[in-house]
Amino acid sequence: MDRDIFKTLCAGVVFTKKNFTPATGFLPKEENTKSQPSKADGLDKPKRHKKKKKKNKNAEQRKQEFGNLEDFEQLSSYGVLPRLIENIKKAGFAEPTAIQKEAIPVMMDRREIMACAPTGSGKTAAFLIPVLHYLREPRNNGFRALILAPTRELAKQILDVCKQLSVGIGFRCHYIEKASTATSKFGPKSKKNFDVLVSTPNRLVFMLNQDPPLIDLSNVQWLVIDESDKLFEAEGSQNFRDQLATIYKACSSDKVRHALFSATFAFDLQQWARKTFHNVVEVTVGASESGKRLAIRDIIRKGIEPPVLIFVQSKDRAKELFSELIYDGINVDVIHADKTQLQRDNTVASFEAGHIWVLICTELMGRGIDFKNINLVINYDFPTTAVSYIHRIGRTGRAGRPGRALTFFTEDDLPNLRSIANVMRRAGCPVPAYMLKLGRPSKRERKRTVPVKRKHISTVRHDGTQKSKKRKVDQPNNVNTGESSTLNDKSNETNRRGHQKMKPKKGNKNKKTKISKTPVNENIEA
Ligand SMILES: Nc1ncnc2c1ncn2[C@@H]1O[C@H](COP(=O)(O)OP(=O)(O)OP(=O)(O)O)[C@@H](O)[C@H]1O
Repeated sequence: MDRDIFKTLCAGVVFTKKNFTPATGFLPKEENTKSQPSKADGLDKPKRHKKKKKKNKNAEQRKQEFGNLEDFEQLSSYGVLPRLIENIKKAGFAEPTAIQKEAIPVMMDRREIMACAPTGSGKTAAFLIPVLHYLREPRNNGFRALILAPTRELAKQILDVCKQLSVGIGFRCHYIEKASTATSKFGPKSKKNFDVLVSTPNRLVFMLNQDPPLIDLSNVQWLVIDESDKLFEAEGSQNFRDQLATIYKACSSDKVRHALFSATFAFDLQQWARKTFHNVVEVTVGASESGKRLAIRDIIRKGIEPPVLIFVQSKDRAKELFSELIYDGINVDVIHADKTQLQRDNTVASFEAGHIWVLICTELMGRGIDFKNINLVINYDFPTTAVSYIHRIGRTGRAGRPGRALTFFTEDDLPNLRSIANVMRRAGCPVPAYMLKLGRPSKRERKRTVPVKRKHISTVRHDGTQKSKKRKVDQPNNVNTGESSTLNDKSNETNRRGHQKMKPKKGNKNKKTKISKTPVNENIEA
């Protein structure tokens, strides 16, 4: 395969973590909380804490302390206004996402929070609902909630959700477009008839740094920092620290509480929050299946350029995903082995003709789809070998055209991630350093991640007779492609045909073991 095309193919990996045991880490920082640390000094380099021998509270204990929000109706038991609950429902939120289940009760309790959940998991509503509940009603006391976001686009998105949830309650939610107009609108001499401010740090800091400051934040009671990881990345850690110090200082009310939301937390950010926030509650929600669903919906919501091919691991997974996406207003279809050849042909023809935008398929079925203009391949389920990965992403970027591939992975896929990272690296793609640091999968891990299936094994006896019996072998769920032979990645233990290597049984040299001649395809669930 052409190196440049391959490079294009490999670009883009979506990261998701596995095991949706909601809320893993809960850690109230210090039980005997000292007075709140000085705000300016809290933003210096975090001092190392002496390790306290204190058990992290597990999800169960945390649940006992704060409870989980199992459905939005339950919000009425917190005294949430019926109108706010109605607005939540009108926004199409039928039930809380995992991070909402965890974070809302904590914030309802006015506890400071550091919440980590994957992208697209509903973090915005997770902080807006308790913040708006706390504000209760519009007041003319100036901004009482400040939400920081890394980009204008994100800030505006948050503003939109905030306005949507405020319908009929009347909160005045604002975004600073221009510092000059903002001064007369929100400055100390204004009527202070506003409630929520969503902003990027730059503009806000500019206004705060004027003498006298052009905006008054002394009545802010919730300071939320959304996408804090991106803020640190985008602005440069030190720069953002300084900006945050200015904002933090300006939010001088005794009542102010802080919330940090992010998809990932860098170590020093985490340390800083632990040191600076008051008795902070940490909530981490990993993503698994529901994370994948949210992520794919998020991709669709942000706009896709058809045709898009989505690979899943089995026909059941294909059916499942199809039933999830069919109601999302996109032209989606699925091909799997339970469909007749005629149905499959019709589906592929419709896909080719552009009537179907998104086609879900298993790898095996995907082989029948060989046209040149697929724009995006999504590996919804992680390919179990590098060969399989190459085969799948090879559906896009064909015949010299550009293409993109996105691969979702969960914690369970980590053992195989290193192989994929190697493929990307060899193709000249930038690969995150941590991926390359991942160890090679142990034998046990390889076994765990490659689905096991019963196959016919023929054992040829020394006397020439043949005994056929069923034995568990690793499912050879990869397929040979022309491209794969250049890779020679031994870590996958596949031979040149893409079959899992079989080793003869130890201690019986007289017996030769071989895989029966049954074509691989017939044994793979398609
Ligand atoms: N409870 C819910 N039920 C259904 N959809 C929801 C729910 N909460 C949020 N959503 C929707 O999920 C999508 C992603 O939500 P949101 O933007 O808040 O995620 P996020 O975690 O902040 O993602 P990012 O990190 O990319 O900003 C949005 O379209 C939002 O409307």
